[in-house]
Amino acid sequence: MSTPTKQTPILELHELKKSYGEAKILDGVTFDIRQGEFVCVVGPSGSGKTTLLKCMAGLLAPSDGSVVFEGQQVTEPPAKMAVVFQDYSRSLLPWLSVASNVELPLRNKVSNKSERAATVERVLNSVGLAGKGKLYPWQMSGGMQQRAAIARGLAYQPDVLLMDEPFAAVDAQTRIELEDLVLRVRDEFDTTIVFVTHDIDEAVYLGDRVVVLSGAPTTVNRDIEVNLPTPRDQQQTKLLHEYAELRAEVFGLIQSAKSHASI
Ligand SMILES: Nc1ncnc2c1ncn2[C@@H]1O[C@H](COP(=O)(O)OP(=O)(O)OP(=O)(O)O)[C@@H](O)[C@H]1O
Repeated sequence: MSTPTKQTPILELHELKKSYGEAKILDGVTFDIRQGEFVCVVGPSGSGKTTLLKCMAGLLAPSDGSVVFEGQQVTEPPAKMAVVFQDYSRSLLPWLSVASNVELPLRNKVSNKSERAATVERVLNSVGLAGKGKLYPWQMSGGMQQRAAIARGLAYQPDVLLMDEPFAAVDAQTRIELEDLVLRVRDEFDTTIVFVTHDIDEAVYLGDRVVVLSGAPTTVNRDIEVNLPTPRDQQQTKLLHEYAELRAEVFGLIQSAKSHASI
């Protein structure tokens, strides 16, 4: 078997379609995600970004087309994929400490307790929650809870981390910190990330690529390579002329998609 390279698609969407009753939402979405890429997905409200992510995660069956992950068609949530949702308050179990929340998905996977504890400690350190494992979610700020949810996803050691508007519910300063955190953990864990957002600045700042969806019935409107220098920097990157151009391009595409959407 050949060794996967950075060019190997890890996730492939082929003509993905999804309708809810009569409402056609996804209407043939096709794109690949390569190993190690950070791909942001943007589109007008209601274009089916969450629907698309749920289909990728095996949480929702497409009406037609397919999702292929590491060469296998996705028909249920794959073990090597993790999902982080926007609503951290519902994704962590309030009766468990943060360390126990992070450890939970490992219980069936790693039988050795001290190995599990070491993984929990490592991921909590990586997301800036060193020493906070004994706290309960309700004793933490929103930003800290979302860090814990990210740590839980990482503890799984996923090959792909899917994130659905993960920072939409936190304040602007925390959002900036979490954006840089997610770039850092992507490098540290060498994880492929698919990041759904409605925020154009966030998509261009974070992404190696930005996939812009049309309005429903939805297809891929444009697939844009982001060749901004790395590591990204919240101030320097956003001052670049190329950043402003990309931002304007994505903004224009979304505005025009909004005006053509039929739903
Ligand atoms: N389970 C469902 N049953 C029926 N309709 C649904 C269901 N889930 C989503 N929809 C509809 O499908 C469309 C796409 O929803 P989805 O949440 O995927 O879009 P989105 O692009 O993520 O939206 P937003 O940007 O507002 O978060 C919307 O019109 C929504 O009302």
